[in-house]
Amino acid sequence: MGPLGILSTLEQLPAVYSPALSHDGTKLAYYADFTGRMELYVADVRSNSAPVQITSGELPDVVEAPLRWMPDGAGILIVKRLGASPESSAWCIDLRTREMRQVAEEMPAGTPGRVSPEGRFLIWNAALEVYIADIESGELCRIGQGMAFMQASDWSRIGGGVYVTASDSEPLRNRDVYYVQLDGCRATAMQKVYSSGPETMDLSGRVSHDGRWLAITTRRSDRTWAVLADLVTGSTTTVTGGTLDAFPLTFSRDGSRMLVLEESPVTVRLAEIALATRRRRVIATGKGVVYDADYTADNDVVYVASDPRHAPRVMLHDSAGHAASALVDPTRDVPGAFPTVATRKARFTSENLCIEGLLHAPAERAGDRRPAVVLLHGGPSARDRLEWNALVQLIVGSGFTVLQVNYRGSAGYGDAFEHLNVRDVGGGDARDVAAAARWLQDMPGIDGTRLICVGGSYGGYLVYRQLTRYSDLWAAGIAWMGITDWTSLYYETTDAVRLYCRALFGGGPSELPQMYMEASPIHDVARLTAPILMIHGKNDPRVPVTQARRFRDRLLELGRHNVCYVELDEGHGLTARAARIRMYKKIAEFLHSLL
Ligand SMILES: CSCC[C@H](NC=O)C(=O)N[C@@H](C)C(=O)O
Repeated sequence: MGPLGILSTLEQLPAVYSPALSHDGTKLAYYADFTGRMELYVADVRSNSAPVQITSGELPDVVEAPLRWMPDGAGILIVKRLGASPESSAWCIDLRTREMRQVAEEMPAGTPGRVSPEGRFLIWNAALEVYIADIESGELCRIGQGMAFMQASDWSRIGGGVYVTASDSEPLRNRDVYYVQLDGCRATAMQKVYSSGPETMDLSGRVSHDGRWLAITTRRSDRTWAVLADLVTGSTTTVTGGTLDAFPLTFSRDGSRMLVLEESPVTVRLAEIALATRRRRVIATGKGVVYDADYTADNDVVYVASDPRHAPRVMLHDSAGHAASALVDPTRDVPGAFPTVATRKARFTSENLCIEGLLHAPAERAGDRRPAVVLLHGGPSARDRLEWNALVQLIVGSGFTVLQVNYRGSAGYGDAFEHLNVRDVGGGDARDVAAAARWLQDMPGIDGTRLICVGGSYGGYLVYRQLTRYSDLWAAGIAWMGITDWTSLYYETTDAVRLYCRALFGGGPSELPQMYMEASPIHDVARLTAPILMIHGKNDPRVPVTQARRFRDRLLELGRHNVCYVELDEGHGLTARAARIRMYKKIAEFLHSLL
């Protein structure tokens, strides 16, 4: 199938968001746009019967926050954004009558947490602030003023308070777990529950159904562990070991077992730990990425996973039969197929570093020398993993080999690797991308004269960097939401990204003007001669559209006619399906023009 076929398949591929089991583990709720609109669905997990559509057009088109079950299973809390404002309102849908009742309004930008066991209060996690909303009166109380509260994770089953992650130091490097006692939605007292030491990350998680255990994620000595706090005795124990980073998720209903995610740099798998013996069992979820999991009423496991060939699916793992079946599979009813992407890990050397990537190849044709795309993630501390990527499908389906590169600065390879880009923005990381291009040039079956550099956000920045500083390597480039000028970005972006820039550069542009200038492709724009497709969101608060407009204007002043420029009615992420498809179409057309 060519790019047009893949585009139409992508256009029809339903999106499924925020699957969540009811508190008693019998029902699965999720958002999906099977009908072309985003609606809420509920399915019975035991019978695996057809899901019931609960809403009919009442939801916003773009889901901005996960849904939450009311503890009695009679209702579901959903969040709506108020127009263009960052504020939200929370609504409860009665599953029997389908009535929607507003339960809280004018909540600051944030994410809903769990509803309290008796169904009266809702945790609301905003940036560095935690609120408790009274669902009956609509009152909203901020808890923990004077400290940076990162998030509240769950409710005590015994004391009526919440467990939170908080930081008592700047710049938030040390995080500990606290218990906050509540009277209604107001905090009355607070005590530290767990700290593994100074400058460590201890993050509060779920409470077991019987209220005895609290799951804690601890990051220290470059590793992530699952810790179990006994809320009755106050003791804590580390329950994971081995070589993989482990993230505790949730407890079985009888409190005897716990699910953990085990991460390698490019995969995430699911394991179960017997709490009494600490015996660990890996649940066969396939080679890909598991995002979330929970126990059903029958102690089977529902999990969400994807791999390069399958978009995220909700799967049911039958613990007795050790077999998995799909509860929700967006690809199941989509006519046509995606190209069979043969994916393998790739490793190459850049200076003294071993850089890992993922190589996706189209079907081979004898005597064929294929063009290739180097596809770059953002962050910069994100990473590419063995998971579903619609763009990879599109580009491979267009006849290109794709190499994703976890350049220095990517997460998953240890703290030292992740910080190698500090005070070296566009330095070593850009050399890693150039090394990736040279590695591809030496590969049999690749046409080294037709390499295209593609990426978004920080990945878009690296595209601009490559086309200006390593122009001999590239036949073309595609950048979306990319940074072209770090100095103006610093003054025009959000507070959070400004802080991030300070950490990345080691200060602001007034202290380090040369470093900010050196890192900015706008000052090298004259070196760019290859065809380029620039895409940017008009409403991007993180990397404002002026970054793209100024760069395009300079290219046009220089008489470059091979600039294709597109603005989307979007922010930093591509949340609306229509915008995503429009971007994919532009990319497919551009790539086709290079063949
Ligand atoms: C310093 S790059 C700013 C944009 C970036 N997005 C994509 O790469 C970003 O928001 N990065 C950080 C702050 C993040 O991903 O959280």
